[in-house]
Amino acid sequence: MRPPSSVREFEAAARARLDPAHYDYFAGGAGEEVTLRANEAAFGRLALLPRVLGGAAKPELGVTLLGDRAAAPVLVAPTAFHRLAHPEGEKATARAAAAAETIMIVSMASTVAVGDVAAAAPGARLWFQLYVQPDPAFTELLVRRAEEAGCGALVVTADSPVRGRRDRDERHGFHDLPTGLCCENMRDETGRVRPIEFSPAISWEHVDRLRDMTSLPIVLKGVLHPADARRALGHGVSALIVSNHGGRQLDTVPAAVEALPGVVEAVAGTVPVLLDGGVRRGTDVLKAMALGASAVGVGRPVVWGLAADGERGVRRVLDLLRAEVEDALTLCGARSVHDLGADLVLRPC
Ligand SMILES: Cc1cc2nc3c(=O)[nH]c(=O)nc-3n(C[C@H](O)[C@H](O)[C@H](O)COP(=O)(O)O)c2cc1C
Ligand SMILES: O=C(O)C(=O)c1ccccc1
Repeated sequence: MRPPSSVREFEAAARARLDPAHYDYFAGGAGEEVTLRANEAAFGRLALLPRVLGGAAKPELGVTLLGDRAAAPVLVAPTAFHRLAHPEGEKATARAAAAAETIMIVSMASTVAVGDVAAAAPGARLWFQLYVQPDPAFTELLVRRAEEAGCGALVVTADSPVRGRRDRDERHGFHDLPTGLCCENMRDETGRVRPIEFSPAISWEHVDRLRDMTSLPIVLKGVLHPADARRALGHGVSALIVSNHGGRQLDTVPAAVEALPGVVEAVAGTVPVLLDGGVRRGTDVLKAMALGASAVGVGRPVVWGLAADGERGVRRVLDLLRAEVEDALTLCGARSVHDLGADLVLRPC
């Protein structure tokens, strides 16, 4: 059968293969799913205003983020539970990311331990995503595991003091991983798996404690308000990810790309600003970068690739997006992803 030729087709292929409860877990969002829909719709409302006669035979797509090189400005955003999508889970995803020469942010809720992900994918550039745990000693254990696995950054998720309320999961009664799967990073020293806990009182002090605990760069994920972006700069944060968690946490917050310009203006070039949420096409990547993002992350598109065809599916999703970015750059008369400015995007009034 012909392989899918767009992220959209990968989603259809994944849906056909997945248990409906698992598809809905991956696809769904919080509340009325207003923000979930807004993330994609907002990209659709932005028009590209291309330049002509300015392209290069081989446009430059590569970016360097916190010292890690990516061949294209499209990273793997952290998503939980990859073994629900494919038996090889995060190992397959990491191998595909390594082959595509991009960075994978491994979720703390991965179903393969981060050290085993690293061992399975030599050459992969991994960052580790952390939910601060109420037990500081366990948080520290997780940080050490990320360091030992060779991760290049610690991505601290700030938008989830509690879990978002997701009606699709309620409807299916989906609350736990099936027998045989677990969050492997959550084993304590005795090998027992702890549940992931949320930290409703997570604060800037937790970021300070992490800053003292590790020399890894800290990336703050889930920032939408310009004042928080500015504040993060005083807490030793090396990069920000503008994100609403793919519409899965607080519903009715703005689309990620709508929140981006305010954050970019607030940090004024002091640290890289990344974005995730609703990126499905190369043109979306260009729009985010024109508005000041240094790179973007893709969450669900990677899961769809994994569910549809394992490592090969993820590789194809990443390759498709890369090829789309390359064509869109050329069609916009740009020689490099570093040359894009806000004049490339017409914002609706
Ligand atoms: C199934 C699923 C699981 C996720 N798990 C995590 C997670 O463990 N940690 C985290 O910080 N973000 C998590 N996210 C949010 C993603 O990192 C990212 O913000 C979001 O998926 C981006 O939107 P997109 O799916 O439209 O690309 C998850 C998202 C999805 C869809
Ligand atoms: O589902 C999610 O979006 C998510 O972030 C998460 C958090 C904890 C455990 C598993 C997934």
